[in-house]
Amino acid sequence: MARNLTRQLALWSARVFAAHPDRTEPIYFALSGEHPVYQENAFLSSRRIFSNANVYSIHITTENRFLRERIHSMLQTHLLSVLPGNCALIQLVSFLPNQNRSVIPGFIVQDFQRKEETEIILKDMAKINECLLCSYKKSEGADLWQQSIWCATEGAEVKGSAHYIIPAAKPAAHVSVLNIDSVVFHCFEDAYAALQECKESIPEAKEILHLADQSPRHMQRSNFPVIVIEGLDATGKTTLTKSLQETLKGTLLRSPPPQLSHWRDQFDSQPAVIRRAFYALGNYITAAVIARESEKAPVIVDRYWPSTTAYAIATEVVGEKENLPSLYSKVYQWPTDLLKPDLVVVLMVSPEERIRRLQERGQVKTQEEKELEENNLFRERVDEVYKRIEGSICKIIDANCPKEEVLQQVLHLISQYCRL
Ligand SMILES: Nc1ncnc2c1ncn2[C@@H]1O[C@H](COP(=O)(O)OP(=O)(O)O)[C@@H](O)[C@H]1O
Ligand SMILES: Cc1cn([C@H]2C[C@H](O)[C@@H](COP(=O)(O)OP(=O)(O)O)O2)c(=O)[nH]c1=O
Repeated sequence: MARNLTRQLALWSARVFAAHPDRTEPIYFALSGEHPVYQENAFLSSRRIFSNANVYSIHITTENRFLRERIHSMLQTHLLSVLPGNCALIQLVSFLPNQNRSVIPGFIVQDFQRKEETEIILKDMAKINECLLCSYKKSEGADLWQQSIWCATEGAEVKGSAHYIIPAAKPAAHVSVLNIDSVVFHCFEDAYAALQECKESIPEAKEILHLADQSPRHMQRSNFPVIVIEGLDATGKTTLTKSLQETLKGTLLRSPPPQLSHWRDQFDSQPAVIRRAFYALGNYITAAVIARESEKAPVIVDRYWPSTTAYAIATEVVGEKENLPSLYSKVYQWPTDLLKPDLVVVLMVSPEERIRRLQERGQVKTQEEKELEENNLFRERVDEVYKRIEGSICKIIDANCPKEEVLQQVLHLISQYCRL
C-alpha cells in the first residue's frame, strides 16, 4: 500500500467530514468505532445525506497538491457525465481538526435508484485515480450508518474499517484555513517547490523556474525609497502610480513583471497552488529589479507581495471575513527573504465608488453583477487581509476623494516614512 495512504488510514477515524449539499452551512460528521447512543435530533442532518439512497464517498488522497486539485476538478466533470441519472454529487472535504494541510477533497455520491453500475463506475474511477472509495450502510434497526473503506490500489475492502457515522461540531477555524499554507508561500523555496511539482504537466513552469534561477536573491533596497501601491481593481492604483512616477521622477514597476505577463492567463487557469506560486515567484523576480532600480531613483511598484497574499487568501477562504485565518496568523507576515519596501499604501474606496469607476471603465462584468453578493464578500475579504497586513510599513488610505487629494495624502505619507 502506498506510504501516504497507510499514513492517512492510520488517522482516518480521527477525521471530520464536511459535506456541502447546497449553499447553506455544511453538515459535519465524524467516525466512531463504538456503537453510538442514538439521539434523533443529533442525527437529523446525517439522515439528510444517507437515507433513501445508496451512498458512497470518494476521496482524493494524493499528497501532490497540484494533482489533488487537478483530479478533483477532472473527477467532478467525469462523474457528472458518467453516473446514471438520479445520482447526486455533493462536495465533501475531510480534515484533521486543527491540523494544517490535512484537508482531503472529495465527493459524496447519492444513488437514489440503487443501481449496481454506480458502484462499478466508482470503483473503476477510484482505481484509475488512486482515490479512496467509501461505502455507507445502514445498520440493523436504528437510523445509524457505517462507513467502510474500499482501497482501490489493493482492490479490496480495508479490513476492520467499518465505523459508525456520528455528528460532529463545526470546527473553530474554518476548514479552508487549514489549507492556506498551500496557497500562501512563506519563502522562495516553498513557491519554487510548488512549481516544480507540476513542471512535467505544465512546461511553462520550467520557464518561470528558469527566470527565478537567473534572478539574484536576497536583494535589499538601495539609496532611494521603494513605495508599493496596493488595493482592489479600480481603486486608482494605475492613476496614482503614474502621478507618483512623475512627481518623484521615479521608476515605475509592477508585479508580476512584464517578462511574466504573457504566461499570466495560462497560470490564472491552473489549480490554486500553481497560480499562487506563479505570483509568488513573480514577486521575487520583481524584487531583484527593485533592488537594481532603487540605486538610481525612487521606485514605485504597482502591486507586490500584499496583493499575492490578499488575493490568495480571499479566494481560498469562503464566506464571511470572520472565516479568514486569525489575526495573529503567520500568513499576514512579510516573508523574511523578500525585499521589503519603505512604504506600502493600500487604496480603499467604498463599494459604490468602486462600481462607479469600473462602470466608467466599462468593466462591470455580467457574471460579476450576477454574483454580486459573493463578490461583495470577496471584496470584503481582500480588504480585510490588507487591514491585517497593515503595520509599520503598510498604511491604508481613504481613496474615495479626487485624484489630486489621493496624491497629496500619499505624498504626505512618503514624506513621513521615506528618506527622499
Ligand atoms: N481618485 C479618483 N477619483 C475618481 N476617479 C478615479 C480616481 N482614481 C482613479 N479614478 C478612475 O477610476 C478608474 C480606475 O482607476 P485605475 O487607476 O485604472 O485603477 P486600478 O489601477 O486600481 O485598477 C479610472 O477610470 C480612473 O480614471
Ligand atoms: C499581483 C497579483 C495580482 N493578482 C490579481 C489581482 C487582480 O484581480 C488581477 C489583475 O491584477 P492587475 O493586472 O494588477 O489589474 P489592475 O491594474 O486592474 O488592478 O490579478 C493576484 O491574484 N495575485 C497577485 O500576486
